[in-house]
Amino acid sequence: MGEEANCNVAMESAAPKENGHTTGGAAAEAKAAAAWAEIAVTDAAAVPKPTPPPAAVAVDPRLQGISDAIRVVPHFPKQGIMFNDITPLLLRPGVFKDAVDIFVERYRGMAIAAVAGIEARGFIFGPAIALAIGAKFIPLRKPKKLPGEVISETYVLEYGTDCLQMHVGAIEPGERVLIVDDLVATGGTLCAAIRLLERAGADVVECACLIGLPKFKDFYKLNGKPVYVLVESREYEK
Ligand SMILES: O=P(O)(O)OC[C@H]1O[C@H](OP(=O)(O)OP(=O)(O)O)[C@H](O)[C@@H]1O
Ligand SMILES: Nc1ncnc2[nH]cnc12
Repeated sequence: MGEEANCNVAMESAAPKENGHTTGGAAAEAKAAAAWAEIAVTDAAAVPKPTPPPAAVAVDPRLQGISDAIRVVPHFPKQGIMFNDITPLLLRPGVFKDAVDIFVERYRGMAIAAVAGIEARGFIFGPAIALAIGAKFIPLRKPKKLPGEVISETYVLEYGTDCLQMHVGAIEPGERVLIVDDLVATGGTLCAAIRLLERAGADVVECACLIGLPKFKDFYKLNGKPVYVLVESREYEK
């Protein structure tokens, strides 16, 4: 599997920032269209500029509730990081369900054999999506958690470095896989997950995250795989 690639980010549209997160909702109509971003990331030495959005697309009213339920905590876990906390969303079952449902609506019927969730927060959303679309769930874990034979990938985070591991044999060559996490910042974690799965022969269809940090989107390094994001993060405390 490959080198990390620079990428081209092509969002479906820009969206309004009412409470900080970029979301849909009724107010979206005036300013922008899509509450979610489908971000196509290409391998690229010669990366074209992002293409302008096509015509406005329909806005999903559930996205405003999802955005509202995410808390931004300044300077956690260290100075300068605006931490996007999904735990308030988890306390609201209707909103939690909305988030899962949106992903399920997108991925149902796409012949996805496996959902790979990234530890830890990908474990919150991944299994629910997997069960709903009839796929198996594969945990991609931090080091020294899995008891069997593993393959590993290291990566760089917004605030440190880390490593992901997967059990050998969890995926069959050629199986279509969706990767799920709560948030994409630099894309380093997703990139490591893609590399890990592709080394095992998986066909990675897409990465799905609740939240995207817009300040990084021009720098995603995701080996040509698309990332589907429900809301963009705000950069200030609500
Ligand atoms: O796009 P990136 O820059 O790679 O960052 C995104 C990753 O960072 C967070 O996890 P974290 O590593 O903090 O681990 P945790 O879920 O175990 O807290 C988040 O849940 C993503 O997995
Ligand atoms: N700003 C952020 N909030 C929550 N999780 C993160 N992972 C990387 N950056 C993050």
